[in-house]
Amino acid sequence: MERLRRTMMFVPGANAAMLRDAPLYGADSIMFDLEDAVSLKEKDSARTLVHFALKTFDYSKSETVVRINSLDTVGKLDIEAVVLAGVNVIRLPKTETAQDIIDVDEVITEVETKYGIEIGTTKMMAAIESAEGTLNAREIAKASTRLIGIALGAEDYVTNMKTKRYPDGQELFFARSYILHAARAAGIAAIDTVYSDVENVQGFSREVELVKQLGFDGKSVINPRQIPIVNKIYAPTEKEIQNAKEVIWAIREAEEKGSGVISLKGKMVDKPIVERAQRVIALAKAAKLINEEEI
Ligand SMILES: CC(C)(COP(=O)(O)OP(=O)(O)OC[C@H]1O[C@@H](n2cnc3c(N)ncnc32)[C@H](O)[C@@H]1OP(=O)(O)O)[C@@H](O)C(=O)NCCC(=O)NCCSC(=O)C[C@@](O)(CC(=O)O)C(=O)O
Ligand SMILES: [Mg+2]
Repeated sequence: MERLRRTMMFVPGANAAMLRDAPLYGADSIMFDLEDAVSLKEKDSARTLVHFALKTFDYSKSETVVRINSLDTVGKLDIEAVVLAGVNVIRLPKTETAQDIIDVDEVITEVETKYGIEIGTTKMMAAIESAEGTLNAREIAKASTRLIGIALGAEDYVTNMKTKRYPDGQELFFARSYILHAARAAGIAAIDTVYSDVENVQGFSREVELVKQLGFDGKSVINPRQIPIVNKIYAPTEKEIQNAKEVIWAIREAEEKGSGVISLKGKMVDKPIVERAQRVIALAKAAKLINEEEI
C-alpha cells in the first residue's frame, strides 16, 4: 500500500533533544536537517549526532529522511554517515537539474556497495527551490528510480524569484502546480513547503487546505504543533468515508460478477473513482477514523 506522507517534520540536526523527542509527535516522516538549519561550524557534529540518533532511537513509526548538504560542500560525508546508519530517504536540497540527482544517486550506490547494503535500499527525494529547478522538475522527477518524491522549498524559491511569501500564496501557484504535475507524471509523491509562522494557525490551516485541494500528498512542517492541524485537514469526513466504503463494496460485488464498471446511486463507478475511494480509506485509517480490518 502507498505510504502516507501527510507531514514531513524538519528537525535541526544539531539539536540533540529534538532528535531524541522527534518520534513522539507522530509525523509520518521525520526529516533530520544537516543543511540550512545547521551552522557551518556545527556541520560535522550535527552529522555525527544524526548518525547516532538514527542508530539509537526508535523512529520505526515514521519514515526517516535526512536533508544533506550539496555534493560540492560536505554532501558526500553526509551521505556516507546516514546511509551507514540506515536512513530511509536522502533529500537533496536546491535541486537544479536531473544531473544533480544522478550524481547523488551514484554516491549513494558507492556507499551502499562499500558497506554491503543492497543497492537501491536508500531512497531519495529532491527539493526544488528555484526557477531553474522548477522548470526542470519534470526531468528531475524521473532522474532516478530511488526517487520517492519531490518537494517545493518556498523560502529559497521566493528569494530566487525576487518576491516574498504572501498570505494567499499566489506567488507559489506556478511552482506548486508544475512540481505537482511533474511528481504525478513520474508516479511519485509531491510534498508542499514549510509555513514558517508557527503562531499563525489560521494562515497555516488555510495553506494546508489549499495544497490538499491542489493534490499534494502532504506538507513539510517545522514544529510539532503543526502536525495535528495537517492531519485534521487531510482526514476525510464521515460522508466521504461512507461514500468510499460504498464504492469499494460495490466494485467488489461487480468484480465477483466479472464487471469493472457499475452504477452506484445512479452514478458511474469505474477505476479512477475506485482509486480515489481507496485513498480516502487509507487516509481514514491513518487518522484512526476506521480500523484496519473494517474494509
Ligand atoms: C520554529 C521553532 C524555532 C519554534 O521553536 P519553539 O521553541 O517556539 O517551539 P515550541 O512549540 O515551543 O516547542 C515545543 C516543544 O517541541 C520541540 N520542538 C519544536 N520544534 C521541533 C522540531 N522541529 N522537531 C522536534 N522537536 C521540536 C521543542 O524543543 C519543545 O520541546 P520541549 O522543550 O521538550 O517542550 C522550532 O520549532 C524549530 O526549530 N523548528 C525547526 C526549524 C527548522 O528545521 N528549519 C529549517 C527547515 S525550513 C528551511 O530550511 C526552509 C526551506 O528550505 C524549507 C523547504 O525546503 O521546504 C525553504 O527553502 O523553504
Ligand atoms: Mg531552502
